[in-house]
Amino acid sequence: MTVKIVVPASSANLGPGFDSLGLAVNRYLTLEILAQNTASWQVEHELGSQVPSDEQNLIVQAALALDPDLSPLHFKVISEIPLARGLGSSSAAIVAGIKLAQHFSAKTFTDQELLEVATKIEGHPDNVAPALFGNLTISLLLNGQPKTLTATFPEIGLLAYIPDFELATKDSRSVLPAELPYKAAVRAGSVGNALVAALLTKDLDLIAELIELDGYHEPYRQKLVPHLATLRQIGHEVGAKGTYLSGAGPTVMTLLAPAKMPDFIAKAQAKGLTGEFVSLQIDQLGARVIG
Ligand SMILES: Nc1ncnc2c1ncn2[C@@H]1O[C@H](COP(=O)(O)OP(=O)(O)OP(=O)(O)O)[C@@H](O)[C@H]1O
Ligand SMILES: N[C@@H](CCO)C(=O)O
Repeated sequence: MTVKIVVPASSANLGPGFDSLGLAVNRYLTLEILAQNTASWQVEHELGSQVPSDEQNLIVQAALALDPDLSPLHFKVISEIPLARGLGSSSAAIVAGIKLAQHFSAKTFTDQELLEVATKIEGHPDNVAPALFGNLTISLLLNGQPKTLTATFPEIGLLAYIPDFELATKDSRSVLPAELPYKAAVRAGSVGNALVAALLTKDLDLIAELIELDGYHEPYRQKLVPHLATLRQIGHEVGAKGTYLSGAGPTVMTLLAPAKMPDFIAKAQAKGLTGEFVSLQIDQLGARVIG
């Protein structure tokens, strides 16, 4: 039976959970093994010429980072996750490579080892953790060592607004300050702490308030994603439970009951927003091998 590896997209930050909180959502990167022990690494994909088709592909690089002794494989990649949109395309590729290596390696690896290698490549755990483990993840990076906890997310619809332009994470991170004033840092941290408590206690009204009070990154990125304020205002009008910048953007995620989505979308389109609206659900399994 053909071996397939399925990895969910991810939506990171959730506002004040910057570089820490992340959600796995139901759009997928699927890797299908076509041949083993080939003369060289071969990657078939339709992601454009900027994505390599040999051992330079990020999936292969991640696989070899976990097990440098892995024999070359020929595989196909089909991805529903747009690149440079804030839905964890690079993290899904990294996790796919690590799961590939885990499956074909003669060695065994713990989940923590998978998380460590993935985080080292990506630089932060908030996309790779949900891509690996599913659901809502709360992660931190201490002395280069990631730690993560997994929790279930409240029952609420997710509406992603995916603009038709790219925003690479490195560009989006380049506008962030090197440091924050002490009082601003304490405030931002307390908002983030309270948001985690609201998520774990499924307090949707408190989530709605806190998820929009980030002090770490959204105020500085706002100029790159002016549609964030527009969508946030529409969310207030229709009774959404919060709107936040998905990862480094430009995608914006709104917590919204599915019945309210058509009205939300109509209002957004009336404001001239021309991107794609996608209703998403939480992926509760994370990366998995099929077959
Ligand atoms: N599905 C993929 N397969 C192989 N390489 C990928 C894939 N997705 C991303 N990459 C590699 O990772 C690099 C960064 O990708 P991308 O810009 O999508 O990620 P990002 O901006 O870090 O995050 P996000 O996708 O969440 O916005 C790309 O230049 C590409 O080389
Ligand atoms: N926490 C990261 C997520 C990147 O997907 C950022 O906001 O830059």
